[in-house]
Amino acid sequence: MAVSTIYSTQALNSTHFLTSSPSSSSKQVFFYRRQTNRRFNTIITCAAQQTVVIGLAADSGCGKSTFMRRLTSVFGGAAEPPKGGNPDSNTLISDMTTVICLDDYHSLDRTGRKEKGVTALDPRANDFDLMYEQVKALKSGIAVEKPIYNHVTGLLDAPELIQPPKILVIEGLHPMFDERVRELLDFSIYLDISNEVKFAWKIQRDMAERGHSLESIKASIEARKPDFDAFIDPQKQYADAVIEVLPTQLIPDDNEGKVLRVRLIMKEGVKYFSPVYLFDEGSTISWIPCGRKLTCSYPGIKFNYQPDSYFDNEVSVVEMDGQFDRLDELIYVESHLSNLSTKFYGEVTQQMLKHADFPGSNNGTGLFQTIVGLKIRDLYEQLIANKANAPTEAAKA
Ligand SMILES: Nc1ncnc2c1ncn2[C@@H]1O[C@H](COP(=O)(O)OP(=O)(O)OP(=O)(O)O)[C@@H](O)[C@H]1O
Ligand SMILES: O=C(CO)[C@H](O)[C@H](O)COP(=O)(O)O
Repeated sequence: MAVSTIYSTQALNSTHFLTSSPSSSSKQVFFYRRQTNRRFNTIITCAAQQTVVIGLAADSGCGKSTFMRRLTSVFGGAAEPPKGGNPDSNTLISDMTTVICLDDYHSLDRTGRKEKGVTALDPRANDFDLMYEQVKALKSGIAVEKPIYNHVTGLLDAPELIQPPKILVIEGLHPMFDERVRELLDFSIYLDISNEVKFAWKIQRDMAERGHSLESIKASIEARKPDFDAFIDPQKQYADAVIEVLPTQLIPDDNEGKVLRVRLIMKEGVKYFSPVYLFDEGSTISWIPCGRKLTCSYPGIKFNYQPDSYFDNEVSVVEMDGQFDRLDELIYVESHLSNLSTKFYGEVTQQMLKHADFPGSNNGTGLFQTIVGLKIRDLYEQLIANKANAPTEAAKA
């Protein structure tokens, strides 16, 4: 597309500036990196919709991709990388959703980070100004050309065009780190995986699938820990929902990390989001569902539900410790949970059975990820309905 005359130049901040040109059918906006004057991205179209933006934060290897697959499945349709684009693109597009990986906003490539002695978790290795401008543009229905961080080569590749979707998910290390980006989120989730469990998952994946040694996995976790503690973990205080994954309490001194205690922490008072509850809203409940209606082998299953506080916020917490033997019997548990935002009886069980092969399908990680997916669908539908019903300024006048 031809670039029209620069219409206005506006200073964004110390590192970027922005120019735009008006046109009746489309709007073009360019971001430039100040140091290099390199035109970084071109915003080409202006759609008439508003995009709902969801943030998903977690450390690497903590189940973001698995969660994304569960979420996009709730909306239907398969999620695929942009057609005909960079084969190493990190983006996944389905009919309703576009998932972008915030690794694409690394401002330093692998060599650059090594030279400067910073990790990818360090804010200095990431371009939050560009992240903010692009998420803001997409939220207001404007396409962007987003950079790509190539995990295969460790380099920053040529950008890819991202059209504004109905639902934009920004997943990665820092969706809630920058206050401006945080303000753009309609809903946010943090996957809080305890060190013991993270270690077990990393070993399983990086040793089995990527050929890393136990020592190198340990060293990589240790090297990232200070930056994880400083920059990633504090984001959980801002999340509307946190899925906390801990070792089981059902097996004394368990060190296998196979049986998990998973807590779904849901903030109260979030617009369009009503927390799930067990039996009786606002009560404190402890429930062992094992028996005639739910088959449980050792060490069994235990649920807890209670109101609580989390970083000074009022929350509701549903907890599941243990694992399911038979997923088809999950309907028994589902029928005792309320406010699930399902469209029909048994939808949670159906979703779980559909993806029985995904990691965590037999425990609280899969169950709570599925439930959060359904809550996000509900939030999206309420937001859109509310927008459609809102009288326009012109109509009010
Ligand atoms: N709920 C779970 N239960 C057991 N293992 C899990 C679970 N979720 C993820 N894992 C393990 O962790 C690995 C990483 O999961 P996933 O690819 O979803 O994480 P990620 O956060 O997207 O990782 P990355 O950022 O490194 O791409 C999986 O291969 C799997 O071994
Ligand atoms: O924390 C990470 C998020 O995925 C990665 O380590 C980071 O993006 C750097 O990637 P790579 O290790 O491929 O250079």
